[in-house]
Amino acid sequence: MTTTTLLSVTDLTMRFGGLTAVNKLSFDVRKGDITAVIGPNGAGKTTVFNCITGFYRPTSGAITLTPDTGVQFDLEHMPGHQIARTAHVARTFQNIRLFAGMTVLENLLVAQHNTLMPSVVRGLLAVFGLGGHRAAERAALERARFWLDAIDLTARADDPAGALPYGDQRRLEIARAMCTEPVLLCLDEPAAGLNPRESDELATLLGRIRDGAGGTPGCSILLIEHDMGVVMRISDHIVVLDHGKKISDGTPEAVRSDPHVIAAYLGEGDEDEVTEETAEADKAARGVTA
Ligand SMILES: Nc1ncnc2c1ncn2[C@@H]1O[C@H](COP(=O)(O)OP(=O)(O)OP(=O)(O)O)[C@@H](O)[C@H]1O
Repeated sequence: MTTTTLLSVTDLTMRFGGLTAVNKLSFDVRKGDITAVIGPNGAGKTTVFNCITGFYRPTSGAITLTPDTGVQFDLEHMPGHQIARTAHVARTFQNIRLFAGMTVLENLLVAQHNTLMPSVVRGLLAVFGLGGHRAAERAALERARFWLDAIDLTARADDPAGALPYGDQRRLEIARAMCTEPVLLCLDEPAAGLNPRESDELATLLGRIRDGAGGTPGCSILLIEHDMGVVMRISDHIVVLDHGKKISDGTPEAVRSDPHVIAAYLGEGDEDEVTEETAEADKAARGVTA
């Protein structure tokens, strides 16, 4: 039986000593959607991500992944490496974690070591004319080249990843995650530090990933993002947290006009230092020209 819900978070609670970072949080991620988790600083967004991807073991609650394969995964009991490898949930981090000294192409091949490692065994078999090592290598290379093309970096395949402009590095990280063929892609602030043109390229890429670029199956996306221009433009569904609790959940239009959300963000505005530079960057990200 197939369901339209890919990920179901139910009554998720995460405590650090006396601090409740996430408090009985429930929400769903539908298949084929871009779902954004937003909220003021310290609202609990990264903690939710860390619970979903196995970096933290939740204090209580359930996190259930139901891909079309029919196998259901209870992520709250699984270690991070199994969530990535068996449940096919991929993630990126707030800070870039590429192998800066490796080439762009090598970064995409390294991501596929899970499929290539067993092929080392197959390589031994190949010596005796029995295995499919070369086929696995060829498939990995094809996948890497496909995602290189999708992020417009084919011409820079042999350059060190660390030499790329910041926005290209961000998209390379996403391409690297896509090389693992995830069913759910979790992105932690993918637009952070991007200029308006780079934010546009990111939004286009995420749309293509969701819809299934070039014959690939579409991939659901869960993202944390502070850039409201990007969030409102690309999200199908938004979950808003404040002080570890859900305060709103719905379409961008519904969330944008929700008084609880407006109040939460107005409260945060007092703490943020708004400089002329950040204001201009924010305006540009929102597409405000005057
Ligand atoms: N490992 C930890 N140990 C103790 N407290 C933590 C830990 N991780 C997060 N917290 C606390 O939990 C609360 C939620 O933090 P979290 O990083 O999840 O918020 P956030 O919404 O992602 O914030 P930001 O937008 O600033 O990244 C904060 O009060 C934070 O200090």
